[in-house]
Formats: sequence, C-alpha cells, structure tokens
Amino acid sequence: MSGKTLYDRIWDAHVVKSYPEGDDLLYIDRHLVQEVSSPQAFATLDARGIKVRRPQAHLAVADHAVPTRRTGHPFAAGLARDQVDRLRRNAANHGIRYIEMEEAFHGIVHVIGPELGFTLPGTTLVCGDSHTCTHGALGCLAFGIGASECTSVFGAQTLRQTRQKTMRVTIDGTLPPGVTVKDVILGLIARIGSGGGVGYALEYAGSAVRAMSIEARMTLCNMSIEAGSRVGMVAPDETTFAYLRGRTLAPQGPDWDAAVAAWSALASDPDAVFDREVRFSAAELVPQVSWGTTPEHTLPVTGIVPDPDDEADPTRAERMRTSLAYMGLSPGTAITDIAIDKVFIGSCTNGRLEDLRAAAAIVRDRKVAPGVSAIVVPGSAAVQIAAEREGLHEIFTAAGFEWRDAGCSMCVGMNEDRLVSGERCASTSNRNFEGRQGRGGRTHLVSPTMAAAAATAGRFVDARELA
Ligand SMILES: CC(C)[C@H](C(=O)O)[C@@H](O)C(=O)O
Ligand code: SF4
Repeated sequence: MSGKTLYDRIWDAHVVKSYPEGDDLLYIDRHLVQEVSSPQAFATLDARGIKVRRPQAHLAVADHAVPTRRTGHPFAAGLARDQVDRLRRNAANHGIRYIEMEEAFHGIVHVIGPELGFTLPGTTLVCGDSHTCTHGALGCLAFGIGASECTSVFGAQTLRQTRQKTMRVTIDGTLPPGVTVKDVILGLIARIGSGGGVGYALEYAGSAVRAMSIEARMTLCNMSIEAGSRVGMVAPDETTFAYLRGRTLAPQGPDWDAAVAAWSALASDPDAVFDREVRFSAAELVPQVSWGTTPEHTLPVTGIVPDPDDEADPTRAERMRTSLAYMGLSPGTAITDIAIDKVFIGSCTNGRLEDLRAAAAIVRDRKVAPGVSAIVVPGSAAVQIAAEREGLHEIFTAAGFEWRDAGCSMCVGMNEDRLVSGERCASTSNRNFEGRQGRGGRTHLVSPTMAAAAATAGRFVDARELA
C-alpha cells in the first residue's frame, strides 16, 4: 500500500463517522465568521433555539463591508453598517469572540487567522468564504463552506463532506528578480485553467515553495479556489513554526514543544500517490497580467491581447469575445500599452507586510502617474501598524497613494471603495469577473510589484525593468 498524502492524513484524523455513500462526517476544529455569510446561519440557530456548541472554536470579524477611511468618516448608513452590527449582536448572543473594527487584532478574516495563531497546522478550519483555502499555507485542512454548513459547524462542530482527489503542484528553482508568488499562481491558473483544480485538493511542494515565506505561501494557497480547488496546502516546516511561535493564540511553553513535535509529522509520505501531478520551474516565470474576466485569461507582461479568431474551441473563443468587449480591449494590443485609471494594493491575496514592502520598494522616489488614483489597504491592523513603524505609509503617501485602514476594500464591491463603470484597475486581488470591483469596472490581476510599477507609469510595465 502506498503512503498517505498530507490532505488524507489530516482528513483521516478528523473523521467522526463514515457513511455508506462514501462521505465522511468531519470534526471541525476552528471556524472563522464574517458579516456577509453568517447572518443566515445565526438566524437558523435562533429559529431552532440552538446554542453554539463550542463558542471558543469560533472567531468573528467584519471585513467585507467595513469602510477603510475610518478616522473622521463615520460608518456610512445602510446595508454595510447593518451587516456589521448584526455580526456583533449574533456573536454576543452566542458567546463568540467578536473583533471590533477599532481593535489592533482587526483585519481581513484570512489575514488575521494566521496572524493570531488561530490557524494552526494539522487542524480543520472552515469559514463561509471561498478564500479559506489561504489558511492551508500553515499546513491545515482549510476550506470555504456555505451558509447551511455554517449552521452545522455552529451547532455540532461537524460537517459531512466528500473527500477530494489530490493534486501535487511542484515548483522547483528560484524566482527571477521582479517575479513574485502572485506570478506563480496566476501562471499556474493560466496553465491548468480556472477549472483545472475542480475536485482536487492541491498540495504545493518543491524547492521554490520551501524557500517561500508564510506570507508568500498564503498568496499561493489563497488563489487555489481560482483554479477551482477548495483546498490548497503546504506541509508545515521550520518556516511555519518560526512564523507561529509566540502568536497570541498559538500554544505556549511545554504545549508549544509538544505541538511542534506533532506538526513535524505532517507531510505527505515519500511514496504517497497523487491523483494528478503538475510540475514547473520558477526560473521560467515572468510577471503576469490578467487581460480578461477569469483568472485563466492571464498573460506574461511581454504578451499581446489574444485574438478569439485564433482560438479553435468555439466556447472558449466566445468567452474571449465577451471578455474583450467588457474589458474594452482589442486583440493584438501589447499588455504594456494598456493604460490604467486606478490601482488597488491590498486584499487577502496581497495585503500582508511583505506585499506592501515589495510595492513600496518600487514606489520609493517615484510618483503616481498623473490621472491615476491609487490606494494601499493593509490586510489587517497589525500589518498597518508594522508598515507604519517602517515608514511604508510615508513612502506611499509621498508618491501620491492613499493609505487606508484594513478591510477587503476594493477587492469586492461591498463597501465604499469601488470602481466606477469603465474604470480600469491594476489590482492585487484575486478575482476579475464582471463587476467584481464595482459595476462596469475592469480588473487586471497583478502582483504588488506590478501594481506599484503600473501606478507610477500609468500603464502596465515589466516590473523586472524596475526591480
Ligand atoms: C462574500 C464572500 C462570501 C466571498 C467569498 O466566498 O469568497 C468573498 O470573500 C469573495 O472573495 O468573493
Ligand atoms: S479580501 Fe477579497 S477575496 Fe479576500 S475575503 Fe475579502 S472579498 Fe474575499
């Protein structure tokens, strides 16, 4: 018999019971709760008179709807404020810790989980949010769930799930200067397609992944869902343990040593067999820019917008035509000839300290191009505080960027930060479907380095020339 994959190892350790149909009932260790996806689950609990079974396993924070200009700007009335107020009330009713917008622990749910040490290797972690795959960067089994599943986790701390197939993505070698992990994941999605990962749990491996910081691994795992995979993970190692040591909710003292000993066994066995293997070299990557309305519509910055007439598959060709019309682009246009109106640096993909440092390194001694408006939104208050301590906010504001408070911001059109129709944005977020950043808005997904370079040039430029 062959060995176990990391995914199966964590899965097997959490099976409460197995059903004849082949599904398993899994014990869920941790649950993150945000304002958009939780109201229905709380309403169901309340209607049935059920109390949350293990309040300490849940952590609630509002991120999607919060304003990112807090000082001097009262919360805008309406849906956004109601969502945040309701989450606070629901959490209080059920004895769940709720992080207030003004707290130093506040931020995007997928940024604060790891930061606080709420996310730990070997655990099962869920959230009513598709980017829960981000947390797999720490070697846990993390996935997004729907509203009715949230009810089950609140009430019973369990979930009935179907085991996924496994895919290993091995990335060896060293990333060239100016090329970042965002280019790795966009490049992977361009290669396997937005549906390439459907039905698979991804494990990222290889020397390039081993060399990555936890922040970079989070960027990688974050966009697993954009390849269609609910799960992305990296086996924990010394980098993981060093990241977690001393975090607020991480084990301390003798518990820490015991935890590290247990976490050290969390890897895929050398003879584990994956259902699919994908392999590529980091050295061959160049900076990527998405041109269409799915992340698989991504090209090297040196590329030209493709012609649907050259696409043999009629369905794909039609999709390309629709995308080009929405994006206001013509085939044959060089990516570097595409001018932009806005720049958004932030989100759970690229709103961590390392991302802001990379962007600041490009922006230093340069200015935002005339006519471009650019914002930097730290992924959490902790990122914001650390960045300000290093003076990054001054670099950004001196260049003409706005420096905001933490939240999902312009990643998603659920708060005040939006594109207006027709505006074109270089964005470090993860989704580029029609209207994602505001109705009629046009999104190009890029790395923080590329977004910063685009901000200063007013169009896409090859960040390798500035790095
Ligand atoms: C609103 C929320 C449930 C959603 C998600 O599931 O991912 C959002 O975070 C997103 O990125 O599209
Ligand atoms: S930052 Fe964007 S992708 Fe991440 S949770 Fe918020 S809306 Fe979703």
